[in-house]
Amino acid sequence: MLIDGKWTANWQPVQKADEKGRFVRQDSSFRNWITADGSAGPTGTGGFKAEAGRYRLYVALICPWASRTLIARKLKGLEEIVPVTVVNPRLDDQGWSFGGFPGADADPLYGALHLHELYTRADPHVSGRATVPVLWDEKLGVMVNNESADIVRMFDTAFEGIAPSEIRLAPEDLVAEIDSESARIYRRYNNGVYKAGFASSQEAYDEAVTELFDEMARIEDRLSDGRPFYFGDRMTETDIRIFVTSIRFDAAYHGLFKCNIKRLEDHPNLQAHMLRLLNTGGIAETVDLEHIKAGYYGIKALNPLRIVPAGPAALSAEIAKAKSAF
Ligand SMILES: N[C@@H](CCC(=O)N[C@@H](CS)C(=O)NCC(=O)O)C(=O)O
Repeated sequence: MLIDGKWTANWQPVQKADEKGRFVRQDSSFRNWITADGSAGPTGTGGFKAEAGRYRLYVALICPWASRTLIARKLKGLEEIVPVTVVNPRLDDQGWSFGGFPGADADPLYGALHLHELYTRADPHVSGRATVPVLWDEKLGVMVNNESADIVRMFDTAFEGIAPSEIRLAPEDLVAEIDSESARIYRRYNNGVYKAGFASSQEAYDEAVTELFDEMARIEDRLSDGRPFYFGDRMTETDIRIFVTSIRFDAAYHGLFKCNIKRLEDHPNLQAHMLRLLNTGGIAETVDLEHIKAGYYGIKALNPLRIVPAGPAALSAEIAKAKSAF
């Protein structure tokens, strides 16, 4: 991680733990918003007007948080407007790096070797982890935002004047409910798998895995009335939030993170929901199972020899099918 702008050697892939060994994820530190007219958004400062080609999104395809920004970019038709750079899937001793792994890119802006160089370029005294996603302003050479929830929201609204879209990921009439559901789903599902995987005590693991499977049972039950999406007929942010964890579940969390009470496949409604999104609007193109598996099984603290498992074959086949159908 970075301390006062310097990369420190005592880097650990596992973020903070509390006194009981529970995994604690760091809060994001750059919170400016791109808006249609450049006015300030809900947090941070103004000056970031929506313009085609001005902003670049840095992502890791292993990362569920980065993936949801990629999905929002895709569904909102922003591929030509916000270019993307993909880092290598494995975190090494200097964090995320550029280029080398199939499907990963070199840094096109500064030839950086590691993502942390962008953080220190943005703020020479920055402290904290150099996380993805990063939304970068190429015109001013600054980091706009590194919080995926904000990025998804600004992609939903800021570019409507430039690239009008049919879909609204957080419609006005649902936004309050989306926010309260998101907080719960983040805590118990998206971050729940990490709390199980990175627990550093049996007690913390037991607590996390129980909460996780309770939450999966709850979502499974909610979808049991046949609704296609979490809130009914409309696909929203909440569905994307669920999808990014579901698509990784049997490939990474079930094995590596010890989330093995059941598989996703054993939840028919959650599985159908995952496949529905996989086959919607080109979402499959944002999914790369090789990056996901190399990234998770490359976490040395959990898998020192970094051996990547072969399966699950059925999931690979579904992803390939969805990609070729689009
Ligand atoms: N709050 C952030 C969390 C992002 C995050 O934790 N990303 C992880 C990958 S999934 C990361 O970059 N970790 C690098 C590290 O911890 O050094 C968001 O949602 O955007």
